[in-house]
Amino acid sequence: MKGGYVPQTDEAPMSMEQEAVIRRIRELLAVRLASDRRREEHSLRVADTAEALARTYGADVFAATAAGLIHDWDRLLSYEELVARAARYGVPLSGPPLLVAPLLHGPVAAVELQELFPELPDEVFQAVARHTTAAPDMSALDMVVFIADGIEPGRRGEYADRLRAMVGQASLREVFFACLTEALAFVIKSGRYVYPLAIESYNRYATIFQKGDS
Ligand SMILES: Nc1ncnc2c1ncn2[C@@H]1O[C@H](COP(=O)(O)OP(=O)(O)O)[C@@H](O)[C@H]1O
Repeated sequence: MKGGYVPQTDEAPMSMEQEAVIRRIRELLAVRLASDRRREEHSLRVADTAEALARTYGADVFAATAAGLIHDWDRLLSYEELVARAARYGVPLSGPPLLVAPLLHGPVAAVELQELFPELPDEVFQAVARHTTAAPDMSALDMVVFIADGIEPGRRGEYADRLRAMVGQASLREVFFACLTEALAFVIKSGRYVYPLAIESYNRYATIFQKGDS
């Protein structure tokens, strides 16, 4: 799909009810992340970026904004706490507990947020779970949130500029694959354990793009 992508810009605006839900989430987020203002600001920027991506690529703007706001809901929990909660919820660890712990805040929050925000659709919780691990079958919303986390304006560096420049020029899957590739390259270069689901996801999309079937 290289070269021929035409961005969509006619997504319906949010309803008044949806805007009220977003306001409530923002208020609760400020309390949840009160001890780390930078993390709260990052979440607000991810929500704005996800909203813009949803408009560009025709995903659900409300779901994208909500998922962006809450994606790091459990980011401030200790690794020990994340591992304990993952075990309690039946979230698979897929590796040595303390090595996979940095990724667990996505899947663990996805379980807890369902109770906190029953008014949100399930697809939002899936996107929260997958923003750290990715998945071989990413939905448009999953990709929007994953990309937004990687390219929000607070992310600095040549790679972030290059990924931002792809938006609207390349397909959503191409931008997602580029973000995943950058993230995994960084993890590998720093000698860290790579989460198996992320590798599986990479191979799935590499297979698609190598075949030229984007
Ligand atoms: N060990 C890992 N295995 C696979 N992917 C990882 C790993 N660590 C980080 N990532 C990916 O890289 C992205 C960025 O990671 P990082 O910069 O550590 O987190 P943050 O987004 O919280 O700043 C993560 O959201 C995840 O997609």
